[in-house]
Amino acid sequence: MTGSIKVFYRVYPTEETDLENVVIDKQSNKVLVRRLQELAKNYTGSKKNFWHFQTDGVFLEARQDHIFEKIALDLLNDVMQGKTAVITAFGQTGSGKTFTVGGLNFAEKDFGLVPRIASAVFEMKREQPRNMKVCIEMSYIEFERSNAVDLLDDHAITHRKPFSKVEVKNEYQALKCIFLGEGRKRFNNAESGYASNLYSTVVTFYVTRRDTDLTNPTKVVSKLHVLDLVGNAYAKSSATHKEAKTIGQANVIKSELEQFVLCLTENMPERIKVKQRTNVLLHYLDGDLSNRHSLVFIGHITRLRADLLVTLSSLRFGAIVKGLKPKISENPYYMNEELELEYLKKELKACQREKYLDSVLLNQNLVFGLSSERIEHVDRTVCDYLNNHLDEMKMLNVADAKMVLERMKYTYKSREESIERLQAENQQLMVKSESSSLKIKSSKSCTNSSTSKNGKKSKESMSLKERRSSSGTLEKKVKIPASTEFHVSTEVSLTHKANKRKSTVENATKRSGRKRSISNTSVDRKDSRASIKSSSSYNPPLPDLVTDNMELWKQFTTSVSYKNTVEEYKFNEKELRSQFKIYLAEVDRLNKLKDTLDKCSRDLVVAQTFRKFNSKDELDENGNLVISFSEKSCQDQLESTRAQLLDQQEQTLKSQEEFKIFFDNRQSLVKKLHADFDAYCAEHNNMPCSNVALVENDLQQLFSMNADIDAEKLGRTDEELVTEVPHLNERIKMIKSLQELMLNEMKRRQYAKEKSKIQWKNK
Ligand SMILES: Nc1ncnc2c1ncn2[C@@H]1O[C@H](COP(=O)(O)OP(=O)(O)OP(=O)(O)O)[C@@H](O)[C@H]1O
Repeated sequence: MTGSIKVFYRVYPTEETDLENVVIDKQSNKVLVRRLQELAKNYTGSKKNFWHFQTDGVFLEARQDHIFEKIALDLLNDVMQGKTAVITAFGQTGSGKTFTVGGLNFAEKDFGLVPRIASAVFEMKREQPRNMKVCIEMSYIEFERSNAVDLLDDHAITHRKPFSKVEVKNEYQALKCIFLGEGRKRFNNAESGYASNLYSTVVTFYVTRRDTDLTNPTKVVSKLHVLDLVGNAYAKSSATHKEAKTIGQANVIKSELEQFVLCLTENMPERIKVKQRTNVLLHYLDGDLSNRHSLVFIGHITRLRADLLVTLSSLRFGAIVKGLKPKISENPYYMNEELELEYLKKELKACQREKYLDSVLLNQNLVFGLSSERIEHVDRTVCDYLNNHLDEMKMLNVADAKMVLERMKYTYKSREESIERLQAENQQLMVKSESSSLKIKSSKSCTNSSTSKNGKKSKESMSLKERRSSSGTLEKKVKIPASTEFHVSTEVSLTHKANKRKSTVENATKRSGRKRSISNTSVDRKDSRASIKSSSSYNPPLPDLVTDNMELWKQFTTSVSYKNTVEEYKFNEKELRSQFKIYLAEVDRLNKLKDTLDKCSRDLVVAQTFRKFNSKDELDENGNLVISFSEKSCQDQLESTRAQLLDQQEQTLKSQEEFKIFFDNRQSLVKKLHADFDAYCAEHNNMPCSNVALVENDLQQLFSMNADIDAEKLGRTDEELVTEVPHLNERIKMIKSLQELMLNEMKRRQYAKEKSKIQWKNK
């Protein structure tokens, strides 16, 4: 139906039998109308000639659901995909336009297009892909020739613009809007027994689709207008439900619409603009009533002889519309600014978090907050290590790495300094001895001494170098650039860490009851170094490669290796988060203990000061100072807090280490995905062109999606779920209550109108 223009006709059911003047050819979708001249009293000819009108379908005694399926269903599907459409019911007064569009006075099976659309739109919304957020809004406006009345606004202020839009979250809310609006419409209290509309009305469904896929943050707004044009007729026809004045106005509107369509047919943009300015309905529809969109016209005709002239007029209007050539329209895509903003906010948050994690992991305060005893202990360990008394792996706790490296540097430097000092002294001695010996000899001995000096130096250096090489690549470790500082700390006690990681991951796997291959999750040291290299030498793809990448990325995400890694990543992320929480709790406890320690020290000082000021120092038999009870208890308290603090420090370092293991694991999994994707690109594109953003965005999205699912499961806060429309009996009750609402609204309006009339008369 996209970009199409269709004209259908619905024939009013009648019991009369004299119907040969309007013939319906269902096979060829034609309506034939007898030439009026031949029906004149003075016509003497015997021939029966007919006007032929080609249509896109004629509904004769058709059911409401059939009309909805034939006309609105495909159109609505298009609207949900971002296309705009207009359905217009036109025809003479009393021919069934409001019945086709609304039918709200009847049982649900006889509901017309609008309530059916309201139900279907939410069904379609539910079927949308997860990344597509769809928002439905509605408006219901009544149009006089130069004014508009907002029927969803209780005060119904007459104005031109802006027209209010009401967001509807479910079918019930949408139906409520429709019934309320219907109750507020102005109608003629015709004796014929039905409410004949005085003005044209338009129900508009606004569909806003926001793609929450961060790689494609677009927003599309489409509209579906359903117009119920005021019934036109000639005053002398059988349609006598309205006053001549109202009928006259209706005819003017119909002829304006006709002229507008003619302007569209002849493509006269200036005239189109003028028409839109002078007619508020056309102004409201703006560019939507144009051949760029899907337009469906439903003409309502009768077959009665008395209505023949109006029927002919309606058919002619349809013929004009059919002359309008459809244009294919592009979907108007806008950048989803809200989503973009949300995305940037997320990015910012992620950066802040990363920064925070960095600072936590480097943990300057914790390391430098260590006691002097601990620093001494570390120094001793470093000396033992440098003297080959201690194995590297046993030497230290991973978390102390930075501290140890600092101390190591310091010790190393001081040793080198002392060596240099010794060498300088040696040199001085040599110079002295040289000056006392023969010149020739001295030059020789000088050479020898320098050789021996160099020899000594090299020996010294060698011994250090040997030690270094025998106990690990210290030099390398110290020289690792600042950007990989975090990895430096993790590399020092590698085997220990790898073992620990294995066991932690194993434990974690056992805890969650999931089987997982540990070899995959444990990070190989070499791999991790290699991946650091590869990530540092990573060049982002050129912009024109991104489209290719996107395609490849889509294919890649369905591959087995990707899915396995993502599963692993998810699991690791879960563990990482819980471990991070634990770590934060430990840090919190540590800080509290530090505060307590400070407090204990202050208490002790106060107790000691108090003793000193209030009594002279007393000594016991052994000559020891007798301290007060409060002082004693403060001291005990201080000691025990100190012990607790030390334990807590250990505990915090342990949890930090565990957290780092999962953190490392995450990095390596992301790198693994990059590498896999690189390989995939190389295989399918003959060149490695991985897009880091694709990998990261995808993982990020994975987690935001999970969060949504969780929220749904836990909270079920979505209004749509809460106010879901009930079924069967409940549904009948709901419809009845809505119909009551509509009738009450009608009565209320009628009463207000009568009252204002009386007031005006009394004035
Ligand atoms: N196809 C139909 N089947 C049964 N009843 C119908 C049908 N079409 C119209 N009617 C009935 O005819 C009456 C007039 O219909 P409706 O109000 O829809 O006409 P209308 O074209 O909207 O008139 P107006 O322009 O005066 O508002 C209503 O009582 C309606 O229920």
